[in-house]
Amino acid sequence: MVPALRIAGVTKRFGTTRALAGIDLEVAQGEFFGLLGPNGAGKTTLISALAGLVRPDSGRLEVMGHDVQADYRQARLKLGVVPQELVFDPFFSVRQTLRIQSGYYGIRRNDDWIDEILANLDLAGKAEANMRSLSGGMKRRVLVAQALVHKPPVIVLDEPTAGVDVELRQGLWRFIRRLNGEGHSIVLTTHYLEEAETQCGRIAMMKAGRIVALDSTGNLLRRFGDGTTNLEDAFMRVMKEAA
Ligand SMILES: Nc1ncnc2c1ncn2[C@@H]1O[C@H](COP(=O)(O)OP(=O)(O)OP(=O)(O)O)[C@@H](O)[C@H]1O
Repeated sequence: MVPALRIAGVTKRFGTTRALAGIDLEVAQGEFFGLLGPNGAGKTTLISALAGLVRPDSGRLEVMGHDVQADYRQARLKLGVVPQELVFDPFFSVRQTLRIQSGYYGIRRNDDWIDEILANLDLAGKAEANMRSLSGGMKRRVLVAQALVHKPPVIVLDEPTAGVDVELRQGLWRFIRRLNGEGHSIVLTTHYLEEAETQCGRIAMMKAGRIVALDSTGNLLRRFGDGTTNLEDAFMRVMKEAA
């Protein structure tokens, strides 16, 4: 079985900043994988490279066996990215936004799936609402919906719960776990480490463009803890030791 993601020797500089300093990583199909790191560690750059939005200086990235540069269309079809930044066209309704997004992937009649996504993200009542009338948390959920319109086998969530209230966060996790249970591979970045601890089976910790720890969540807790440690403590220790 091809891995969901294969990343080999990826480097990227922005001027004098080394955003990615040689990343090697494989994520298997069906994994719920966490990508953690402090601000500026390179997580978003890596995700952008996977989505073909940032061209690496060297190395290869594949999504479900498709090279993100040589086989861009197939790689892009296999990937759904929930971006960190809230960017929308304010003139469209939620449903129009999702139809337009479906159109980008060549999918025409997608309303059954759109309705299912909206129901699961507790947005059904907002389907006809204008994007600019939504709260920040609702907009973030529309970003999640946008990433799912083409049922991608690999879903990357870049801080999906920032600004989302507790109840909806739980609903969001239920839906993401369901998708994971149905075989979708999930890659999550978050600064809420208790979320990563609960959701992720395996975790990579990044610092200054490098992976400084990579293991199952249980092993990371055992390796860096005394039995009472949580992921936040383990993370702090990894970061200190990698200094
Ligand atoms: N377009 C860009 N131009 C110049 N520098 C950039 C650009 N994008 C990212 N960087 C730099 O690359 C480094 C990695 O940034 P990146 O956004 O990937 O980090 P991150 O781990 O996603 O951080 P955060 O947790 O804050 O989202 C940072 O030093 C950042 O300033």
